[in-house]
Amino acid sequence: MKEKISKYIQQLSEEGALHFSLIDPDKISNLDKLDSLARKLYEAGTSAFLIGGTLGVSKDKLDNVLEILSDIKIPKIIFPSNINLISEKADAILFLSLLNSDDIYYVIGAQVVAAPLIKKLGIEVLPTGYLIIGYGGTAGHIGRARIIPFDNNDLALSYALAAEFMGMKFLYLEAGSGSPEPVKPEMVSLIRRFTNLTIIVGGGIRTQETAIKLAEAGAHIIVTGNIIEDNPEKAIKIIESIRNYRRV
Ligand SMILES: CC(C)=CCC/C(C)=C/CC/C(C)=C/CC/C(C)=C/COP(=O)(O)OP(=O)(O)O
Ligand SMILES: O=P(O)(O)OC[C@@H](O)CO
Ligand SMILES: [Mg+2]
Repeated sequence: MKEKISKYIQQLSEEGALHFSLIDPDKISNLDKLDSLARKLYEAGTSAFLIGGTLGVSKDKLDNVLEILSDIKIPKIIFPSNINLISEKADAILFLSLLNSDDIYYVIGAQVVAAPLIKKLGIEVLPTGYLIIGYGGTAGHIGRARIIPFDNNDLALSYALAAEFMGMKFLYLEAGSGSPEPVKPEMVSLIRRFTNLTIIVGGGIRTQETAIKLAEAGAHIIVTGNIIEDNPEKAIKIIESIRNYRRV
């Protein structure tokens, strides 16, 4: 399978942290406004769209969103909560394994069911270890995560090393959507120091200061979801601050 999106991320990451915009097809209050909102995020400097959600997302809703975003010239990447969220309209899929789940379905079951269809459709896969940290939110609950405490950096690093040894290329540190606090920069910097994984951080990032601290700690990709829906102007400020940070 071609590695277009993976190379795009790798190349851009060499100049510093990137921002990805998470669009939840079930949370978009007004689909007519999605195109103009998405264009604003793109113009502010977001580098890709992640499309997904845990509750209430159907393939139809996913396809609708992918269709609306199709003209915007950055990658559209599926962020799947389950096997129904696979679409040939996407440029790539985060091929997640929820490493700290107690439920084997989220570690390897869903992946086995999804793999043949992904292969058939020719969607690029981004092999990703998914770790739920601190709070967990809906994804942590549904994914039956044995949550890694916010301060247990050694435990998170051990998972990260295991992910790397198993050949994964990306590590998503997920505090949980709407988390009262984000993953701590110290956890990110430790994993950055001891692995070559591309580190994605998300959950509870609501300010420019938080985003910049995570970028400084070595996060490759910073994801914001809720803030885009709750306060788009603030989301744009966060995106611009990451873009400016990349330029210095
Ligand atoms: C590889 C394939 C096809 C599937 C893997 C499926 C796995 C392992 C999922 C992990 C567990 C899980 C439930 C992940 C959810 C990831 C996600 C889309 C998070 C964002 O959604 P939320 O913001 O939590 O959802 P709500 O807004 O619906 O609460
Ligand atoms: O919605 P927020 O809190 O920005 O979280 C984003 C993402 O990491 C959730 O999977
Ligand atoms: Mg959400």
